[in-house]
Amino acid sequence: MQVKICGITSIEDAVAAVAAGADALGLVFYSASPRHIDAETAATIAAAVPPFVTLTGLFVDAEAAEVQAVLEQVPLNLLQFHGSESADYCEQFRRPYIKALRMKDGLDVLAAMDAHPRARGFLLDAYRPGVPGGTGETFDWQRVPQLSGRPIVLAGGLHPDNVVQAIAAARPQAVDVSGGVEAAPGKKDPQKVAAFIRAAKSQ
Ligand SMILES: O=C(O)c1ccccc1NCC(=O)[C@H](O)[C@H](O)COP(=O)(O)O
Repeated sequence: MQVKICGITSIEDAVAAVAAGADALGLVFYSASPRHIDAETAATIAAAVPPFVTLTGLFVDAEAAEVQAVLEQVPLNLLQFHGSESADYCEQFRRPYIKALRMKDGLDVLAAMDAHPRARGFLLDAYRPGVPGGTGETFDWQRVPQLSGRPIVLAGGLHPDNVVQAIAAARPQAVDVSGGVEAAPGKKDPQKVAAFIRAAKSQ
């Protein structure tokens, strides 16, 4: 099982997550998030990340110029679009990207995936009106499609004590966590990070 630790805000947290076995790290460039970092900070974190760890930049309905400006400063491997971005918007940056889908009641997940034929995968997250992500809430894992043929990253309210059950129910390719491994908003707890990765990778 691959694990992405999202909302990394410091070199210390990045190094601890990588040492614990994280496959990917998420940097949040959404200014309303308590995990938001600027491009300068992101560049210093990026310099501390070893090769073969996927450095992911997360944006929510950002101006294209803002994404471009970050890309000029930070060597991101993957973009994560967490708002209502179209495929044309996501593809203009010519970088691999994943699209977050917030699992609102009634969402046609397969149709939402079809709208992004070139996305490398889909991060399925809980839906809370007015909050684009990092809610700490789960959704019904039975809603994760099993036959989409597209890579799925399960997110939303995961923590060390529910990730095994979540993987068994949703059978994703990867899991993503933010609040469930924090000591405080924007600060990871290295013990929780290690426990989460250990549990996820036991599956
Ligand atoms: O983490 C945030 O603050 C955030 C804010 C706005 C959009 C997305 C955000 N996080 C995206 C992630 O990939 C989170 O890991 C995902 O939403 C799950 O968060 P959590 O329920 O806290 O594990």
